[in-house]
Formats: sequence, C-alpha cells, structure tokens
Amino acid sequence: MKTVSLSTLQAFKRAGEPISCLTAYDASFARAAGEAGIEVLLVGDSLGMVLQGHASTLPVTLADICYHTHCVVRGKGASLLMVDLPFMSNSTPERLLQDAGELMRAGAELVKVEGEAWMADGIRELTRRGVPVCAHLGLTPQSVYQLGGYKVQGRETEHAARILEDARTLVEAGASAILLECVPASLGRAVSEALEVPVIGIGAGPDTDGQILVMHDVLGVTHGRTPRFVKNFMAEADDIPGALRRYHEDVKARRFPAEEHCF
Ligand SMILES: Nc1nc(=O)c2c([nH]1)NC[C@@H]1CN(c3ccc(C(=O)N[C@@H](CCC(=O)O)C(=O)O)cc3)CN21
Ligand SMILES: CC(C)C(=O)C(=O)O
Ligand SMILES: [Mg+2]
Repeated sequence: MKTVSLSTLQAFKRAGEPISCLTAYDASFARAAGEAGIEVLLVGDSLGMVLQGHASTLPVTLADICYHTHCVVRGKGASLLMVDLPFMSNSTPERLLQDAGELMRAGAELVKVEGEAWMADGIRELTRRGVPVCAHLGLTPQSVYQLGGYKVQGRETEHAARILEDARTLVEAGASAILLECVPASLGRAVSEALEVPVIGIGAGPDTDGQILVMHDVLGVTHGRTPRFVKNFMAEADDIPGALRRYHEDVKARRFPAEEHCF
C-alpha cells in the first residue's frame, strides 16, 4: 500500500472508492490491519471499553490515548493514523490545542473530536495551526449519559437536518473529514453527498465515503450486546489476518455493511 494521506482519502471520495478504516490500539494489530490493506487506523477512546473494561469511554485519559498512539505508530506502516481526543479535551480552547498538540507529537496525523456546531471555533483554531481534524457527529459516545444510552441519532426529520447542518458548519470551520455514527442510512448518504470532505460511517449505512468498526467487533471478541452495525468477520475466516482482509475487501466491494447492519 502507498502511504495514505488526507489527499488519498479525498481522491478516493472523488473516485467513489470506499475508504476502509478500523480501530487499532497496539503495534501488532496495527501492522496486521495495514497488511490487510486498511487505509485508516483509529486509536479510539473505545479503548476504555474494549481494553480497560469500562462501561463508557469517559474514564479514558490523554495519557492512555498517548500510550496507545505510541504503540500503534511503531506498527502502522502506510495507513493514516487518526486519534481520538478524550472526554473533556474540549473543555477549554487552550486545553483543546494542548491536548491535540500532544496527540500530534505522539504520532497522530488526524485528530478526531466529538461535538456539534459549537465545536466550530475549536476546529478553526486547530486547523489554523496545522492540525487536521475529523469531526465526530451523530451518536457521540462521550455524551452517552446525556443521550440516555447508545441510541440511533437523527431519526426525526428536524434532528437529521440539524446533524447535516452541523456537518456543514464544521467543514466550513476547517474539518478535513466527518465521522458519522449510528444514524439512518438516508442521513449517512445525504451528509456524504452534501460535503466535499470524506465522511466515514459506523452504523450510518452503505453510502458513506468510508466505513469504520472497532477491531474487537470485527474479530468477534466483543462482550455483552453487540450493536446492529457490527459484523464478526472471524466467522468467515481461518485466522485473524484473514478476517481483517475479509473486512477490508467487503468494505472496498461495498458488500459491507449489508441491509441488516443499517438503520
Ligand atoms: N466494542 C465497541 N464497539 C463500538 O462500536 C463502540 C464501542 N465498543 N465503544 C464506544 C462506542 C459505543 N458504541 C455503541 C455501542 C452500542 C450501540 C448500540 O447498541 N446501538 C443500538 C441502537 C439501538 C437504537 O437506538 O435503535 C443498536 O441496536 O445497534 C451503538 C454504538 C460505538 N462504539
Ligand atoms: C467507534 C469509533 C468511531 C470511535 O470513536 C472509537 O473507536 O472510539
Ligand atoms: Mg471514539
């Protein structure tokens, strides 16, 4: 694989070629994902749930994320490295810049931040300073206690319109990509069509510019209730590299997500 940059993702969007993305938390799995062809790796704050065993992503610290970013960087090869800003990194403008700076120094190439239109100022300041930003909209897990659970967002017409409007506002402010989680497939499609930047979906239907899943879900080691958008690729593979390859190929061929994975 050639080194993946933001321009690569832009070119994929323009060519209508789906972007495959996956979370990674350590060097070995980052290497395996890269060898499977996966274009974007995310050091997600989901590590609080799948690695640390918490019920939410809120307990994850900047130090936790930095540690795993250092691990992933050593294995990642040509994939683009996106890293989550943890809960409350956006509590003040100064903290947002400092925390994002620390992630970039650790090896992030794109930082992801949860937040609606009000994040525009923060995104503008980061972008000015050379930090590319992916804005995470729809189901934002850092707001789980406010949302009342991990629920589909944007089912009502007005809410869907607001999510689309927020996406436009954040791209206007400088966001280089959008991550859209747990929304109806129709909204995933509308946001992708409306924006010039790549839209990566998780539970956002088949028509976003890319797909992302949590590594543990792809490998069938999620505990508890699995979300509708998850598929265990180990069921159709002989080993872990085979499952990662299968995930990558199914995303590229638009075989994943299927109807049963969408809202
Ligand atoms: N293992 C894992 N996979 C993930 O995708 C993931 C994490 N952890 N941790 C952080 C967040 C939490 N996420 C979640 C967790 C649960 C649902 C879920 O069960 N959603 C319901 C929606 C029901 C509805 O509103 O209709 C579903 O049925 O999928 C969604 C996203 C996504 N992220
Ligand atoms: C589920 C993805 C999008 C994420 O934000 C994470 O892994 O933390
Ligand atoms: Mg996250």
